[in-house]
Amino acid sequence: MHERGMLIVLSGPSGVGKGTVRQAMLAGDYRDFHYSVSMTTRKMRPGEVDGVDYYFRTKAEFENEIATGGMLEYAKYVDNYYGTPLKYVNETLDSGRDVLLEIEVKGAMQVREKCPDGVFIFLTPPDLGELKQRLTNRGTDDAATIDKRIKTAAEEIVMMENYDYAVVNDEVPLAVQRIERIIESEHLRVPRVIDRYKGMLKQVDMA
Ligand SMILES: Nc1nc2c(ncn2[C@@H]2O[C@H](COP(=O)(O)OP(=O)(O)O)[C@@H](O)[C@H]2O)c(=O)[nH]1
Ligand SMILES: Nc1ncnc2c1ncn2[C@@H]1O[C@H](COP(=O)(O)OP(=O)(O)O)[C@@H](O)[C@H]1O
Repeated sequence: MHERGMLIVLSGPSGVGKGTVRQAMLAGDYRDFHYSVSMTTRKMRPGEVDGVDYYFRTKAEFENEIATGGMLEYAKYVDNYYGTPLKYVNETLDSGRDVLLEIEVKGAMQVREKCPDGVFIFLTPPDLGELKQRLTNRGTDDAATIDKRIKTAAEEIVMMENYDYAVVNDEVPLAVQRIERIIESEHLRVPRVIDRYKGMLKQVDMA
């Protein structure tokens, strides 16, 4: 018998660097987790691959997944649906492996309701000016969309109080290191490991 995997939820305002930090984590040495690919109705950006960056689906297809209970969580974010397919998450956790979700705040709160054992990490920008700069530099959104995202971000930062950890994304390697330390520490929490020790004591009883 193995312990169930740990659900790690990386969230925070748009443009803070969630995608960048997630990719750095996947490319780094500490890769003891599996990334859950999200589903979305937004348009594919140049260089993105269906099934790798997202499962790109039509609105009708996405709504069908919702109706048939296929989503762990979903949110409408700036005119598009984004969500986490339930099956992959469940199967991976059941097999004893950790799962990483990279999702926005409303979705993270739905996961918090359904999976209170998860580890909820809020990625913060050093400040809102820097956030706007990053969205502008990324060059994927027009000015009106950037303004919408900044307004949403201000509302999202208030949600930090519902998380377990706040990690500032000043430098990507530092943010990655902080998150990896959190994951390592969470693995040592007594409720997570107590069964292993109970098993050990049972063996002593039998000796
Ligand atoms: N609730 C939810 N949000 C998601 C999911 N996947 C991605 N997001 C979030 O949706 C927002 C918009 O994503 P995207 O259009 O790719 O822009 P970017 O992440 O800012 O590059 C980001 O805050 C993502 O973290 C998901 O499965 N569920
Ligand atoms: N620590 C950082 N310092 C400077 N720029 C960053 C940092 N992290 C991310 N960025 C840049 O900010 C922009 C938004 O990052 P992205 O990962 O797309 O954010 P999110 O997924 O949270 O929306 C990108 O252009 C990215 O290269």
